[in-house]
Amino acid sequence: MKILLTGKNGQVGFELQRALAPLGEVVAVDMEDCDLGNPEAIRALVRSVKPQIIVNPAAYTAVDKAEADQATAYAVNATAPGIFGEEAAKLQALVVHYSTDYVFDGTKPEPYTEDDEPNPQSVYGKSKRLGEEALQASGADHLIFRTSWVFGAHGGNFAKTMLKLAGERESLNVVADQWGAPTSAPLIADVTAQILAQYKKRQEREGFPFGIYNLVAAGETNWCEYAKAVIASANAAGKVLKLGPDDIHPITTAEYPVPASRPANSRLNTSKLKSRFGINLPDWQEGLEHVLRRIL
Ligand SMILES: NC(=O)C1=CN([C@@H]2O[C@H](COP(=O)(O)OP(=O)(O)OC[C@H]3O[C@@H](n4cnc5c(N)ncnc54)[C@H](OP(=O)(O)O)[C@@H]3O)[C@@H](O)[C@H]2O)C=CC1
Ligand SMILES: Cc1cn([C@H]2C[C@H](O)[C@@H](COP(=O)(O)OP(=O)(O)O[C@H]3O[C@@H](C)C(=O)[C@@H](O)[C@H]3O)O2)c(=O)[nH]c1=O
Ligand SMILES: [Mg+2]
Repeated sequence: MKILLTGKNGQVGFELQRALAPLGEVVAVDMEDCDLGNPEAIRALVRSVKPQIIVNPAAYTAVDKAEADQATAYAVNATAPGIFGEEAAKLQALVVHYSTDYVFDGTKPEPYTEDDEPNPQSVYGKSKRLGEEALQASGADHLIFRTSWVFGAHGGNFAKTMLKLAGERESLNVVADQWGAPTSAPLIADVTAQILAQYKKRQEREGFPFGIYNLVAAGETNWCEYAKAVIASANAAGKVLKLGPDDIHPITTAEYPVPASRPANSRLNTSKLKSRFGINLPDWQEGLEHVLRRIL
């Protein structure tokens, strides 16, 4: 089994290098090996590697920057997944791709299911939605995992931003009216590997439940409570910071103006993933403790 992995130095890509290794030969690439903004470079890469599986966690993930840098965001997030799909279809290869809670507008009162209609409100969200559609239209067998609020030891994320700011400031204001599930990169990588192990063992391709799946940790929180949890854990681990959890104050989205609009409800219902693949998803706090132990 030959696997082509993109974004090997990203949060999820880094963990996938470890998690996919037992499944077969992993050819891992980064931007220097192949710029995903260049469709011909993608085609050349896939044609030379000839993988049975393409795993594509690479993406343009700078949500606010994307509002001003639309062309790059659309090239990487919207066009590239379709090119991977076209090339995979020719090889009868599977494409595993990742998407986001930001494809939704966040107005639904309950957690979003895979059947809910996307309505992205940011350039990042729109580009990721177009990428889902391009892969779906490519004719390739595919799995799309929608996740949220990703954090890992390797790469940048909100938890690391909070630790950095807590070393510099005596108080912080963080939005408390956006709800979701922080999801660890190791969890995403491990679930991907478990599902690919099932794919490898499958008897007939017709029976495999390809398609789109929500993949997030169990539980829910808001950014402010999440920030408090990060700082409480850091304190418990003996890390010296300028502020404690009580110095993190809840604010509204309107009080924190940023270029890109974020959904108020980012919660994703994971029943489909659990029932189709028999997978258990731990609480977000479990992943946080594990990752913080590695960061601190
Ligand atoms: N981060 C999050 O909170 C969330 C992420 N997701 C999705 O999950 C997936 C994984 O995200 P995550 O691991 O956090 O992302 P990261 O931003 O950590 O990593 C993305 C990787 O993509 C690479 N990349 C960016 N542009 C290009 C390009 N033009 N050519 C080649 N490689 C490129 C980056 O390379 P370099 O480092 O050199 O820039 C980086 O290694 C993505 O699809 C993302 O949309 C979904 C929900 C939440
Ligand atoms: C740094 C900071 C952020 N915030 C707010 C801004 C925003 O509403 C929220 C999260 O901030 P960030 O900009 O770090 O998060 P953001 O980049 O929006 O994170 C998103 O990334 C993309 C890639 C995804 O796919 C999403 O699932 C989600 O993880 O916290 C504060 O309120 N105070 C602060 O000091
Ligand atoms: Mg960000």
